[in-house]
Amino acid sequence: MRTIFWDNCVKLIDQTKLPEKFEILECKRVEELAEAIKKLAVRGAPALEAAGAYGIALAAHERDFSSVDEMKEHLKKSAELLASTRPTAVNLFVGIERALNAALKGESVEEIRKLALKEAEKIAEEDVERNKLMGRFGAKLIEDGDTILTICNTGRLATVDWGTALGVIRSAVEEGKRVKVIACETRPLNQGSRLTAWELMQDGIDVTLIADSMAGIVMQRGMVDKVIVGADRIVRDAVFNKIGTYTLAVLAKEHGIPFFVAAPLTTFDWEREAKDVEIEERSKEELIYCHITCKNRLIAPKDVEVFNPAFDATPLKYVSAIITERGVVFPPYEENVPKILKK
Ligand SMILES: CSC[C@H]1O[C@H](OP(=O)(O)O)[C@H](O)[C@@H]1O
Repeated sequence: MRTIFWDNCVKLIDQTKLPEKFEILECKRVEELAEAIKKLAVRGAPALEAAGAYGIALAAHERDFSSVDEMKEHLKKSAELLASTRPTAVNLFVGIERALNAALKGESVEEIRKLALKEAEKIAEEDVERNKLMGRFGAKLIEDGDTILTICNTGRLATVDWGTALGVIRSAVEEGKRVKVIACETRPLNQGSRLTAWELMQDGIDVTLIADSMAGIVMQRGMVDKVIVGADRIVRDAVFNKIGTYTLAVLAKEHGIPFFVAAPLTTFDWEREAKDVEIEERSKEELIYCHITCKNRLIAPKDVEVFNPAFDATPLKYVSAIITERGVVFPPYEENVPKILKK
């Protein structure tokens, strides 16, 4: 079930809807795709990598051009628009840049169109392959009978297919291991309750939904064997991931529970440190309503001040291992990450 694909326009599963009401959103113009990224109709760092690349292909196909120069100028402006949508997931910028650089090598309108689309489709294919590799490497860390705590959605709906952290869980189950999942609902947009719980139930994987505030008690009661999360950007001193991840990491450390991150190599931004990264802040409406889609159900005073960061930074000292498509990286990360990036 690909979350994003090309059909003479960019088509994507609109994740702002509940799964039973999923619709395919057709983006015929880059502005429409940019809006879809901003409102998380398409979301998840690896899916954003593909979305950024398909956005360049869309820019190349969405209109006629009087010259190659005019077309290349349009692609560069489209790349800026796509890059302005969400600041934290580095994968978005990787996808945009890769497709743009491929397209700019073209010498005719038709060739530029072909190069842009070919690179976007290559990125999408690579994502599926790397998620399966990550799954196999990560499954080795999971024991038969484990209960794994997750946050947000890191499955098929956050990638082109299969998933990263959920992909590791799927692979372990495929190997015959009995695995249960405790999924944090992931306020305020509920990627955990709306998407992860649904994905796992579709796969017949045992899942229990909890409120984010319950992560402490399930660890305290010994109900959690491991925590596996995704990532939006991994820098020299921290992992950026959905808000609430840092809380889970500190709790896991306190309870001696392994805390794993599953992410493709394109999530690494090893030249930077946490202080260099912008954490996306989102709208007040996401918190003052019971859910952004229920603007008739106020759960806070309309004029209340709101702080709504979409991600947080977990220092690497809390991370037991990082699962990638080239293998599992253990500390010391300053020594071992460059080795796996260079491989
Ligand atoms: C494999 S998805 C990675 C990452 O992206 C999600 O964020 P969002 O739903 O805001 O796009 C979440 O942080 C996942 O862990």
